[in-house]
Amino acid sequence: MHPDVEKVLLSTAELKNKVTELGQILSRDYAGKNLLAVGILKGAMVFMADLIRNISVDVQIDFMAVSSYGASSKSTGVVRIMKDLEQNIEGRHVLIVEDIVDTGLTLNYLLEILKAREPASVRVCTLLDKPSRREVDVSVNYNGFSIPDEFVVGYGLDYNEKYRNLPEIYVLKKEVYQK
Ligand SMILES: O=P(O)(O)OC[C@H]1O[C@H](OP(=O)(O)OP(=O)(O)O)[C@H](O)[C@@H]1O
Ligand code: HPA
Ligand SMILES: [Mg+2]
Repeated sequence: MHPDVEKVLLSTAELKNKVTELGQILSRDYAGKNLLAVGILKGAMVFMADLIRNISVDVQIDFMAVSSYGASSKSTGVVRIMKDLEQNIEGRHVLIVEDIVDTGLTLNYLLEILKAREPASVRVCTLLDKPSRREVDVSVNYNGFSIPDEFVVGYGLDYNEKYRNLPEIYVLKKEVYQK
């Protein structure tokens, strides 16, 4: 285990099983529909890569990047589009793919701007949810795991751009971010 992590929260086996299950549910729910999965960079890229390989219906992918946290584990509430979609989503069935919903600020903003573009539907699939930290009420349609209020890294999730490459999801040691 990496020396900066305290413990494994979700193992590779648990992640794999959940991603398989989510893929099956999405394949059923989007049967006969033209699905566009929108991964939110950078955290969601590992989850997105695994998730789409478990979706058996036709799915196109695109990505957005928004900045909300910067180099801190606390939200500033400031969300800015750094990279937008490459296509018009009017009439499309859009699925936002996130690694984690924490305060909900990022997702709330994304939902607002994507809904304004008049897609046929917009839903949200997140691997992790930290409901105790919510600051705005956002609806999550598909959730992998509800987790306690601890800072987690790995499987795409970072602290200061580190640890995204770790294969499982871990609780980061407090001394790493409380200085
Ligand atoms: O619910 P919130 O409090 O808004 O937090 C969740 C968001 O924060 C993280 O992204 P971050 O801004 O760290 O970018 P990253 O994906 O590049 O790490 C995470 O990937 C979500 O997008
Ligand atoms: O626990 C977390 N880990 C990584 N990124 C995050 N963004 C919001 N919460 C988290
Ligand atoms: Mg981050």
